[in-house]
Amino acid sequence: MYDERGPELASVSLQFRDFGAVAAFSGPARTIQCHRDNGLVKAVLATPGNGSVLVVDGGGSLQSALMGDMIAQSAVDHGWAGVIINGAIRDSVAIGTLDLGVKALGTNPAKSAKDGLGHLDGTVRLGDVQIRPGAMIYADPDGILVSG
Ligand SMILES: O=C([O-])CC(=O)C(=O)O
Repeated sequence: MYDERGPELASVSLQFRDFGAVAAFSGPARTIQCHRDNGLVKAVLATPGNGSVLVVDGGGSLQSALMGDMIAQSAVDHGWAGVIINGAIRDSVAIGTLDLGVKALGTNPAKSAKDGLGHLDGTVRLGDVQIRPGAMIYADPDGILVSG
C-alpha cells in the first residue's frame, strides 16, 4: 500500500487490530473525539456515510467499548467504508462477519455511556498523526496511511 500510495502520506505507527470482514478500505475521514461515551458514534454511523471512514479518538481507553455489532451493522447499512477506533469494540466475532473495515485497539464487553459527549468533525490524532475531516484514509492489515 505504501509503495503504491507514495511517501507523501503520513503513516500511523499506533498498532491496531483488524476486526471487520473487509481487510483493506479507504475513504475520506469523518472524525469524533470522545471518552467512554459512544452516543456520537452511534448517531453518526446512522447517517449516510457515502464511503467515508469514521476515525474515533477514544483516547486509547480500553475500559469500555465504543462500538458493538449493532452500531457496526448500522454503519454497513448506511454506506460507511470503515471505522477506526483508538479504543475498544465489543461483539468482535459478529463484527468479523460484517462487510465493513474495522480497526480498533482491542475489545471490552462493557458498554460505554450514551450521553453524546464529545466532539464531531474536529482534528484528531492517532498516535503521532493528525487527521483532519476530509483527509483520505487508506487502511489495510499493515496499517493506516493518511493524506494531508
Ligand atoms: O450499545 C453499544 O454500546 C454498542 C453495542 O453494543 C452495539 O453496537 O451492539
